[in-house]
Amino acid sequence: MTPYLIRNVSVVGAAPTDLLIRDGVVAATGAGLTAPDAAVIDGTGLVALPGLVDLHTHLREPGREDAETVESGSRAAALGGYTAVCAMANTSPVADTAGVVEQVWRLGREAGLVDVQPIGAVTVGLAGERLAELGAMADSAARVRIFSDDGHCVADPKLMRRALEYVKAFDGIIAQHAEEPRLTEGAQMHEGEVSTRLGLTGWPAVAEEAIIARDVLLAEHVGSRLHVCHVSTAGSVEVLRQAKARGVRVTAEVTPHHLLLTDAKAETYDPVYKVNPPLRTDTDIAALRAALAEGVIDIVATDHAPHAVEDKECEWAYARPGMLGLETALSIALDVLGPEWDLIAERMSRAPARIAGLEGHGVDPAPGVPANLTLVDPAARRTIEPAELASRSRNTPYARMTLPGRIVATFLRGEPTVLDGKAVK
Ligand SMILES: NC(=O)N[C@@H](CC(=O)O)C(=O)O
Repeated sequence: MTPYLIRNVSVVGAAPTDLLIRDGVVAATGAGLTAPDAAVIDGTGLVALPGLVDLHTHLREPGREDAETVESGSRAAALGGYTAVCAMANTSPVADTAGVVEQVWRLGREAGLVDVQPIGAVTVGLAGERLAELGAMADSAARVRIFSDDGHCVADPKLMRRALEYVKAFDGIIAQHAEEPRLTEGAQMHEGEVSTRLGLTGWPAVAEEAIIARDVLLAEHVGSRLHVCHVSTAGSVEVLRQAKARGVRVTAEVTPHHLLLTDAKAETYDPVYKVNPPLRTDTDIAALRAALAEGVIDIVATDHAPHAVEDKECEWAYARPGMLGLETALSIALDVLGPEWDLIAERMSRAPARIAGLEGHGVDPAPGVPANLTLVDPAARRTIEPAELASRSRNTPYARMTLPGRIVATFLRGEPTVLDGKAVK
């Protein structure tokens, strides 16, 4: 294993220092380190962050390997500065058994580019009718701790209660896709002025808020852990704020796109902007940004949702919802939050690693810690060219936009997965 000496790098925004990576760990930090056997990286102007951790990634394998594989998604993640991702369960077959979660986990290990932690489905086939084998998935080699029917809401309150009760035994989490299905029948975009003008059926904010309100009460009643996926409305933020103030064990995520893009994008009728939950309004964006800064929203999660061309480049009504996220998340965070490195490290690495219980991840580079880290050039700007993305899919909403920041290198347990901005394997 080649040792790496990163010279003159700012660790999470602190004064520049040298970082020596050897045998999978950060072996030393300090000024003027020497290591004749090490490969040297000039870190001048770069920021070292703990490797990013994504709590919400769709890898599409098994089933839709034309849209993404565990390997291609892992490569996209590494290029985005990630060292761990949690893979959502809405694959085909659904990850609702020990067999499927172990398959995804094993494929992640074989790709070896990021740690892939499978999320298990809450209900069999995501059908919302009976609980999946939560215990068997928890006891499997994949050691599943987060369960989600993402893409579908666990709408039945009794089933949601049972799921929260079940996972409490091993301190598991139910990650809810908060969408009251009766309120979003036929929905195509955010319900508001733009949907009225375009004549598209609306997805009202209350469909999200009503489920979050119900679920924080259920989580409180049961004393179990709830995580709310892709929070998108100002009203949801208020429900979460109150729940957290009461001490409910709830955490929440926001996606980069919900921090930046609004429903006005639907005016283009370009389905690349169709996503679940839908892009909302400037008022929602302002509330989500404030909540993220404050900690009412705990983390940024990508909801990386690759889709094949035929599922996206069609009429709006027929297009699948979802957008790519892994390769652009850090740039969007930098754009939205500015160079607030401690906040970025907290919301994109430490907190997601803590929530998911991923040992060795989300730890700032310091002597003795596993060398899971990424080097960012905050001064660089890059124009997003969909054809250049490592994902198998092309559905980025940032095509041809120039964004701040570039991932220069990523290390997974001391091995580079990205060097000079390029994937190593
Ligand atoms: N977030 C999305 O727009 N899409 C997700 C599932 C979903 O939440 O609908 C996907 O798997 O594509």
